Amino acid sequence: MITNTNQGLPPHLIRSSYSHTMATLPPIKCGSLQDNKTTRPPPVHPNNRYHSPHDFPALAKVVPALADYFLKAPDGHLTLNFAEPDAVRLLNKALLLRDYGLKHWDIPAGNLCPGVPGRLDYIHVLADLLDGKKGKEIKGLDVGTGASLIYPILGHKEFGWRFVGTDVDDTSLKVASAIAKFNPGLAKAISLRKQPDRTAIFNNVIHEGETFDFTICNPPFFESAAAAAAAAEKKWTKLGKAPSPTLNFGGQANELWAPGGEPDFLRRMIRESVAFGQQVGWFTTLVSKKGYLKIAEVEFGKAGITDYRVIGIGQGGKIRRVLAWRGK
Ligand SMILES: C[S@@+](CC[C@H](N)C(=O)[O-])C[C@H]1O[C@@H](n2cnc3c(N)ncnc32)[C@H](O)[C@@H]1O
Repeated sequence: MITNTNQGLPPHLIRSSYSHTMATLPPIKCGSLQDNKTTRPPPVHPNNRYHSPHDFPALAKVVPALADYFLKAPDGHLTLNFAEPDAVRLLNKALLLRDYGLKHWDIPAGNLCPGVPGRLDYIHVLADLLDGKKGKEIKGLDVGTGASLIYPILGHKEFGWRFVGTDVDDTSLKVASAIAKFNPGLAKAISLRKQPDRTAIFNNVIHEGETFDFTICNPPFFESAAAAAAAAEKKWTKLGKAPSPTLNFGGQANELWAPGGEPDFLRRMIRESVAFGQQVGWFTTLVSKKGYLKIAEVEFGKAGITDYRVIGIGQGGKIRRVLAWRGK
């Protein structure tokens, strides 16, 4: 039913145009945010193009440096040394160049490196929420787009969506902007906005009267820069690498923290979403821990938000959760 609250919205944002059914991926549970083992999601979204193991020699033809990280698995098959962050960065680069036709993509060594297949699952979950709608009239807001610009790239290349990407980090915005600039088509479809306040999510970056079909977010999870730096350092030390400016601990640590960590980020996002309920179709975010769903449920209760759901992503044998809700 089209209600008065839809007045003034562009047709594609009118509430009644959204389906409540999940086309391909079962929600973990709607209406109550407890994980339910009986609706365990499939390991990869059915529409994800990366179902088969990667052909590493073919990818090394695109990015030759990838061959430096080839490993023979105990059963003799060729794999990649995934423990090396640089191997993952080069693999992503090869996938983005070969499969998405990018001319240029790179991020500083040591910066948060997105796994393309996993990030793509979230994009397909969004496509399900939007009933598979494609094209430039669909517009998303990527909160914390990072240096990699990964969600806008995948969303635009897979579905032709337009994006506004936000970030608090100047270096990330600079790198993301260079990626967009060097790839024909991306700069037209993606614009970047600096979030000047680390404690704000939608305030400052959603303009008056502006509408988005969805928001997407892989939130920062540490509660302080020091905690993020310590975790990054531990990881690198485990790999036998000493801290060095080229490994850019600071860069990664800066990407991974928010005041109060992920729980407070989630609380702030839900609280702020109330004021933008008429400007955004679906608010969504990744939730790293099952326990955080309870936090969301409490916030939804306080805000009077009743239309929400959790959608499972089963990437890499681990359950991840996309939390999605709509304003009143
Ligand atoms: C976990 S990273 C995700 C980066 C990228 N989207 C990805 O999935 O690889 C979180 C990002 O959020 C940014 N960030 C932190 N607080 C933010 C805020 N209040 N608004 C926008 N971005 C923020 C960080 O700088 C970082 O780039």
